[in-house]
Amino acid sequence: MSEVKWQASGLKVHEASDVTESHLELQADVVVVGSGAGGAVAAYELARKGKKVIVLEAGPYVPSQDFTEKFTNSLETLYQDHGGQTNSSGDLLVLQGACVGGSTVVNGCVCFRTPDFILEDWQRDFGLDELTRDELAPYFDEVEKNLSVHDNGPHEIARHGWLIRAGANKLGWSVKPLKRNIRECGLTGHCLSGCKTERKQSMLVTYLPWAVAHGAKIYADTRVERILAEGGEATGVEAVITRHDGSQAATLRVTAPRVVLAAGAVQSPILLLKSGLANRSDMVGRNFACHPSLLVAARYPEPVHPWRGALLGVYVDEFEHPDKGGFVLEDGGFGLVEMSMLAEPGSGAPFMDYMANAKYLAGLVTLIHDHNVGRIEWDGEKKKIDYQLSDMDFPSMQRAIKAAARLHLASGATEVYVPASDKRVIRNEGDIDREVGGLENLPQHLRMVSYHPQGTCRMGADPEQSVVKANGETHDVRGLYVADASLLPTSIIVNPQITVYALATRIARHMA
Ligand SMILES: Cc1cc2nc3c(=O)[nH]c(=O)nc-3n(C[C@H](O)[C@H](O)[C@H](O)COP(=O)(O)OP(=O)(O)OC[C@H]3O[C@@H](n4cnc5c(N)ncnc54)[C@H](O)[C@@H]3O)c2cc1C
Repeated sequence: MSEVKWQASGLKVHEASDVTESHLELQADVVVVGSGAGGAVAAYELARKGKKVIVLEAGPYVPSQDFTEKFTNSLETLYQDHGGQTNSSGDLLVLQGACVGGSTVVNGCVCFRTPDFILEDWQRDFGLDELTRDELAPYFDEVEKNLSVHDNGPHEIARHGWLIRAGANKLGWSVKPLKRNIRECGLTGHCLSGCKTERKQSMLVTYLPWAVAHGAKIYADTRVERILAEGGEATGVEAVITRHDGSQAATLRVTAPRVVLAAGAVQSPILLLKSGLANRSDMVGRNFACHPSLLVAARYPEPVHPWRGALLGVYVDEFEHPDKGGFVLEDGGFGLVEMSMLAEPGSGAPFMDYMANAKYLAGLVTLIHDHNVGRIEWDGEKKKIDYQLSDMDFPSMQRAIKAAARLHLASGATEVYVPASDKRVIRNEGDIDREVGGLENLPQHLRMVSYHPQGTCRMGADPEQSVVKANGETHDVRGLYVADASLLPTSIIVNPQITVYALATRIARHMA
């Protein structure tokens, strides 16, 4: 086998430290706001068609060789609000990347196409007749090829994955290897801290360098504050460039007849609200969904070493369709920091015992098909993520926890920890209904994380009920497009990056 040497490649990016003037004026055919999944793909697709593209990214440029593989450091440097972004009641951590490459730099590499039944809902309920399986298939094919998406091979399934697979087989539940966008995975399990060896095919090492090769310019440390429009047409953006010590380096204005908003499902609606644009429907910021997920950890009799091997190996899709439960379970590795943040084994002595026996733990991540009940608001100074798990969704959360507990027990676990604020440990089948059935849908009761905010600039045919048309252009402002996870009219149950890449490709092709 040939020896492959991996070396961090570097990217040409304008940073605050390069700025010498206090105000910059730039011109482009297209200005792209945000350099994550949607922004990077749109930038590349438009640049390769000869458009002059400028990408503005609020976060810093962190080259891969500076990734530390320490989750606490990564939260500080690569994540929105240094990893502290929560809903207003503080029981949902909303994780998003905030760096060049956006959330794709820190994501878990799991890849799913949008399920067919979700596309059918979108056609039926939102008039998105164009977004059929056949229409989207070529876009999915293309992004999957570009990003080396493949089924995990046996070596990419860590010990926790094999345990879970065996348990699912015992229960007769459908279990499959996850697909991931990674080349020759180093099996370090540090995906959420950024991939130091650039094997993860994030935007940082794929579409962004490809866009730059076609002439796109990327500005890091550059937060867009306002989108500009005149006479119903987009005309550009205003931004502020900020040094890493927090001081302002410069203001920036980009004049462009096309604006692609791809700042993610929290920031994109905030920018529209701040700019007073595209909100005739009053839908901007509404319909926030987020796949609130739980880490259900369990203790096994033999060491599992959940931090060893690839982060995510297999998943159970037995209950994916809403008629069967509306949730999926993904086997997930985790390090000590994630373990202490996401699971809830109690405090004091039980917590010390849990952490002291960390090598015996394995985790299951639950994802549910939540309703779009949340709202992003801007009060003139700060954002508010108004989201509570709804009573409509609580039963599917309970079903997901019960299934995770059953699966852990079938896989050989001796104790399953319910991530609730009162200590709940399941030791046998008989405990499941009592412990999970006894949960209440109260603020602060469950320790939830969202990796997948969505839905706040909803796509749809009806301008009274949606913000954006199926081609990505806002109903109200010509030349103003949205190309990120805020487009998704409903939550999609599964991890959304491939959906965002495919939609952004389609939108950019229509624009070009
Ligand atoms: C920890 C984690 C794990 C995940 N794991 C998976 C996974 O395994 N599989 C999967 O499919 N999905 C996963 N996701 C989700 C996936 O990465 C996102 O759904 C996807 O990246 C969303 O794309 P986006 O373009 O909407 O936003 P992002 O990729 O988040 O990009 C938005 C960018 O816009 C920038 N921005 C924000 N405001 C401004 C502004 N005002 N001006 C300029 N720039 C701005 C942000 O800094 C950010 O870089 C994960 C996410 C996280 C956080």
